[in-house]
Amino acid sequence: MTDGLPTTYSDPVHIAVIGGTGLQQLPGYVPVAVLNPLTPWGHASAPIHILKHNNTPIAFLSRHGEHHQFAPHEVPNRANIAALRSIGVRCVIAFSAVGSLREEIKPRDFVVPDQIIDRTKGVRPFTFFEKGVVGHVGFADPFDDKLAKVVRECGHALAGDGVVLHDQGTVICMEGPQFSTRAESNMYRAWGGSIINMSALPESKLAREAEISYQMICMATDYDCWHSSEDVDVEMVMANMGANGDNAKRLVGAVLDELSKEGHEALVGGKHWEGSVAGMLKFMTKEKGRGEEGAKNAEFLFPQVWQ
Ligand SMILES: CSC[C@H]1O[C@H](OP(=O)(O)O)[C@H](O)[C@@H]1O
Ligand SMILES: Nc1ncnc2[nH]cnc12
Repeated sequence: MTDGLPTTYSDPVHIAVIGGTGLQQLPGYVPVAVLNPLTPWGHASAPIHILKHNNTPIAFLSRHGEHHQFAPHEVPNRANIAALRSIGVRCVIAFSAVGSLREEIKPRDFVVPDQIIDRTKGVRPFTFFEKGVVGHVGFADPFDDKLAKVVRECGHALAGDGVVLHDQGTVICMEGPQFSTRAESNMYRAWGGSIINMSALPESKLAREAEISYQMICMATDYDCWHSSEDVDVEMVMANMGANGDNAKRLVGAVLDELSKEGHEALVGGKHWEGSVAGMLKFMTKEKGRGEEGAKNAEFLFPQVWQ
């Protein structure tokens, strides 16, 4: 037992929310269990809280840990995604605090991005497939369009509550943990970047490798440094996140409301990704060349993969 709650949950949990900076919990939900599965990549960044929403179980995971102790490059992304998959998750709504690279994306606005530019530096483990198991997944559209549609509709329905939501955007995922220089910030604008964070990658790549439907919801917490002579700082990010936290929770709540309705079972069950990766793994590396450790790791994600 953790906090007096059961540490097992017998039913599969299909939907998860990954909370980012300023969204370390989802208050107002009834927790029914706390899970901490061990994966081949270690434990997730925090115990996974199972919450009940309209009778649908939802998993909540705090990306930077319960106390925000993991820097962006230290987040155990493989353990996070593998742990979620192991409890049944096939659909992830990932929340992120971002800097704005566009005048029209104002601090406290929400963005449902549709593209990513990778500016991480290769220091984060970025794939499940290695050690004698080779796998290549398509990543042309890094987010899930079907899930994005639901998020966009929910966001627009909250316009009366002061939720401003931009339907598209390219997120620049930088390494950090330091913020950008002004030259970099201007370069990202010239590249067509809309917003910037430090966590879209490899989280979204790993979700794709794990056949999980994944959409990030971003909230602008600042104009990145291209905008003024002022520097971005953490106080600014946290202040805007705090001030607009209610809207963030309202938006997440509306998305969960919608996803837990009848008619979305195939989407939240990730049916449109099912078999896409496991099938490819099986024929990619021939059995003779398959590494024992890599094969066992892949089996953790896809238990029947080699049968
Ligand atoms: C505290 S500012 C930088 C930090 O905020 C964002 O976190 P998250 O994406 O988890 O909400 C950004 O990606 C950086 O990690
Ligand atoms: N300006 C910024 N750059 C990178 N990550 C951020 N997260 C929030 N604001 C950010």
